Order: sequence, then C-alpha cells, then structure tokens
Amino acid sequence: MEHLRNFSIIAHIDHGKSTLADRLIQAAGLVDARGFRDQILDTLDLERERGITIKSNTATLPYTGLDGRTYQLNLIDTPGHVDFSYEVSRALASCEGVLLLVDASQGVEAQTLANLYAAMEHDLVIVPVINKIDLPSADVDRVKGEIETELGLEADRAILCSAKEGLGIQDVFEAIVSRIPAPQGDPSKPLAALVFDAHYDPFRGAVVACRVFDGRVRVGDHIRFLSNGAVYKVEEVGLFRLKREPRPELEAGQVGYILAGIKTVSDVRIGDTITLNEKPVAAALPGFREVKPVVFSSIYPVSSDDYASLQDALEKYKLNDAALVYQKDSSAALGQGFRCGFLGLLHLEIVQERLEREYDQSIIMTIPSVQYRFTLDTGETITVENPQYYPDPVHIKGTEEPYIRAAILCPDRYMGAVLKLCTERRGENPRFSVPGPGRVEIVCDMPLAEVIYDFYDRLKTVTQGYGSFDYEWIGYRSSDLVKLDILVNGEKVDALSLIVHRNRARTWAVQVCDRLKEEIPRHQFKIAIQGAVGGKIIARSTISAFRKDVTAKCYGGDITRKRKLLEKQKKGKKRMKMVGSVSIPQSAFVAVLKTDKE
Ligand SMILES: Nc1nc2c(ncn2[C@@H]2O[C@H](COP(=O)(O)OP(=O)(O)OP(=O)(O)O)[C@@H](O)[C@H]2O)c(=O)[nH]1
Repeated sequence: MEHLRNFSIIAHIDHGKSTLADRLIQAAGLVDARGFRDQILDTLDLERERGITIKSNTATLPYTGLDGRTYQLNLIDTPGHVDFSYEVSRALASCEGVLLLVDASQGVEAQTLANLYAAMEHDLVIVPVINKIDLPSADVDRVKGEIETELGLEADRAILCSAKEGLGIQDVFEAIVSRIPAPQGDPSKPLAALVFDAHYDPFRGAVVACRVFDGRVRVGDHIRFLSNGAVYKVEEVGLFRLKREPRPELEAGQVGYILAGIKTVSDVRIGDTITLNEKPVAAALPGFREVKPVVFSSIYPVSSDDYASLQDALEKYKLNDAALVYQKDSSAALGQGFRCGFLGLLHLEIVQERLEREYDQSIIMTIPSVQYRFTLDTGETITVENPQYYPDPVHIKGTEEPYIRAAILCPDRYMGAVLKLCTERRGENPRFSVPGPGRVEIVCDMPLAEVIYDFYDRLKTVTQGYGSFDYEWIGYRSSDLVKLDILVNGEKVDALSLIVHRNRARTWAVQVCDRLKEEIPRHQFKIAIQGAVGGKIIARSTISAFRKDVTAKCYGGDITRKRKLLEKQKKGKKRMKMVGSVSIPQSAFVAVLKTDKE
C-alpha cells in the first residue's frame, strides 16, 4: 500500500483542471504525444464543447519518483459544477489528498474556496498548485498572497506550473508522492468499498468505480450493496488506465472498477458501500445519502408521433444517468410526455442537449419548476412540482418554497449591481465580507425558484463575467404563491403554467405575453395572449392577423421554385405545436424561459 496515492484535482471552473489531468496522464506515459487528445478525461462531446467536466472519470498513473521507487497514483476526477456536489463529496471521500489548483492570473475565486472547504471536511492533505504561470498576466506573488490570506494555506510550498506548456509537472508528481500520505486499511478485514461513480457500458452493464477501504474483492465473489441489499457476482475487477485493465483483485487502499452484470447505473447508488455477501462489514461507510432531484420540467415530443421514440431515448439515456428521474405525464396542449426531475439547471440542459443531439429527438421542455409545499385545510401537506397539480386555492392553508443560500464573489465595483439583482430575485438578508482587497463576497438567502432560470447568466452580465456563484440548500420557508396561467385565444396552454410568488406574477405574465407575441407567427386571424391568476387577467398582448403568401415574390413564373418554397414552409411547420387553432413554434416554449431582454 506504501506505493499508492489517491488524489483529486479541485479548482474553480476554467483554472485548468482538465488540462493538468491530461498533462499528468501524458507524462505518466499512458498515451503518447500523438495519441494525446486534449482533455482525455472529459469524454462526453458536450463536456469538450462546454469545457466543463460533467461526469467524473478516474485514471491510474504509474510514476517513478526521484527516490527511484515506483508509485501508482490514482487520479480521481471530480465534476466541476454545484449540481453535482454530492458526487464530488464521494470522490473526495475516496482520496487522501487534493491538488488545489489556482489560476495565476485570476487568483482565488468562489469555487476555489468552496472546494477547499469540501476537501477540509474530509481531512485531506491540500497541495496548492498555481497554474498558468506562462500567461503574461500571471501574478504569482499576488496569488500567493491570496492563498495565504484567503485560504489560510502555506503559499511558500505552492507548486508553480503551466499545465498547457508542461512546466513544473515533475514538481506536481513529487508533491503528490511526498506530501499526500499512502492510504491505510486492512486487506484481511471484511470488504468495505465506497462507490463514487458509475457509468454504463453497453456490453457489460454498469461499471462501478470504487475505493476499497478494507478487505479485498476478487472475480467470482458475491458482493452486496448495503443500501438495498442487492447481491451480484463479480465478473471482473481492475484499474482505470484510460481503458479498463483487468486485475485478479482489488485490495484495501486501491481505486478501481467492478463489473458484476449490473444492468443499469440506476441500480448503483453513489456513496453506497459494497461488501461481501458471505462476510459482510458491520457498518456502512459514512456519508451515504439518496440524491434527490430539485428541478422539474416536462419533456414532450414536438410531433406526437414521436412519443415512442422519445420514451426509448429516455430509457437509453437513463442507463447512464442515475440522477435523472422521470415518469409519464400528459398535457392538454402538448399531449403525451414525461415529467422529469433534475439535479439542477445545468443537469437539465445537459439532458436536453444530449436527447436532441445524440438521440436525435425534437423536444419541447416546459418551464422548470421547483418542488413547492402546500398545507391543506385537512391538515395534510403535499408537495407539488407540476403546476398542473396546484391545489384548489380555497383549500390552501399555507405555502412554502425551497430556499438556498447564495454566495457570490466579485470585484467590489459590481457590488451595487449584484445587490440590485439579488433584491429583484427576492433575495433576503444580504451580508457582505471582504475576503481580499478589491473583492467582496455577498451571501444572501434566495428562493431556489428565482435562481433556476437565468440567475447565473444575469450575474455574469452585471459583473461583466467576474462574478462567481455557489449555493447550498437551506430548506423550506413560507411564501405567498399563486398559479399563473397563460391563455392563447382563450385556451389555457397548460404547459406554460407556472407557480410564482404573488408579487412577481404580473412581471412574469407581462414578460411571457411579450415573448410569445414575438415568437408566435401571425395567423389569418387575430390572436390574444393573456396571463391570468385565478381567472383574473393580469397581462395581455395581441398578434394581429396577417396572410402569409410565401409564393408571392415568385412572379408566378418558375414552378419548381414555388414548390421548393412551399416545401420549406411545411418543414418550418413541423416544429410547431398546434394549440387549438394556433400553431406555437417549439422555440416559444424555450424563449419564455429567457426572462430578461438585454
Ligand atoms: N495559458 C495557459 N492556459 C491554460 C493552462 N492550463 C489550462 N489552460 C487553459 O484554460 C482553459 C480552461 O482549462 P480547463 O482545463 O478546461 O479548465 P477546467 O478547470 O478543467 O474546467 P472544468 O472542467 O470546467 O472544471 C483552457 O482554455 C485551457 O487551454 C496553462 O497552464 N496556461
């Protein structure tokens, strides 16, 4: 076990975590320079495009130290977004130390701190690494100062590197072997392995990534998952070396994978403990919890003929994403669809994009909602995340909505703008602190519902990209909620209904009506768009009648050209949804989400 090191890299977004991981993998000789694809660990296309890590990955790196000994370094990659903070916490629980990466020109940012606290909670050894020293704007002394004052870490011992240029990489390796302790554990004790990730292999089923704390696991063993008692026979164990590399066994201290003919990743719970069925461990490893969705939205096929195909796509998608939950749903306006629960807005966007791109689905998503709580006059408390099930107001005795505590870090010149934004979003009780010269941290309590639409985009806009944002869940608070309905030509479009705070209902209604007015094309008749609360109209816009004759400009001459244009118009219609006699384009359902016009 002396030769093992289990570590992770944590950083604020864009500080170079993936680039450093790739560089370490390359330096360890797992890939040659020619086969070196940028950001090997970020395997999903979407991750590559957005440049953020969505799913974590792991790699075992061989390294021969300056002391002549050969080490096996297990790099556990962590997802870089608040939506996936539970997965991060399980990955950290599998490590003995972390590299805390700080960008040499940006310095310490909100996520750096949040990550540091997470690592400290697990008592990990923290190795500060200053990255991007090749940048002309790099200011190593200033960043060292911030590491001392804001993080309370010894900056003298910070490693300087450039992941991009490959500078200081050996120093990083040496710091890992000399500062991060080898894992402890007893191979002769009953097996206790922590599940920190799972992904899907179409041929082998779920690939369970785990850290063995005690005992050992071999091919042929019967393993038991403690959370649900499920038992499986182990088909293969091994290490992650970019590809899976089978081994006869995994023993205490080791990080690797288990294949056991488990059908989907939904059968595997992150944070669960694996033990041997014949000789189980007495207690589960600490920290397990069920991951619950916090944001809900319905997905409908644009054309109702595609319902079966959407169902199929969701089933396939779900094989690889245990965090997505869904059930059948139907809407008067949009027909058959699925109500889905997500970990957060980023998770929702990922699912949406992947369904469209990888599974070729044309979908409409309804306005995301959080889970509200209503106390009824019968004394019963119900949770509602679908505006369709908003209870009859006469029976409502109390309403509550989920709150988060937002932490926003930005240069102090943006403080006014950020405060204004927080107040607009019903932020309560704002507090400030000054973590360093010229910067301010604003902490305030906000309803989750106000954050899930476009808060982060707005924050980026008002701080010209300098603001960073992080949040934690703080529970339910009582609130005054109403249901806002949208009517198109007198007909309620249930998919556009929304539960909102009473004070925000009018603003929302006006925005949605305006947006729809822009998005819905003119018809041969006048269209009224209305926002209503409890039958009372609170906003209205009108689309005047218009007769669209696309062939008019063809001078009656060329018939093939005319046909082409008609063909094109038909295609355009395909992405429309008929509501009563009005066709609403798919884009309208998305556009209403973008509340603020710049
Ligand atoms: N100049 C310079 N650029 C770097 C260096 N390391 C990373 N970058 C660049 O910084 C950007 C962000 O790097 P990533 O490695 O994707 O950042 P990340 O921290 O992994 O981001 P997440 O996966 O979202 O957490 C990329 O454009 C990299 O090319 C470095 O040492 N020097």
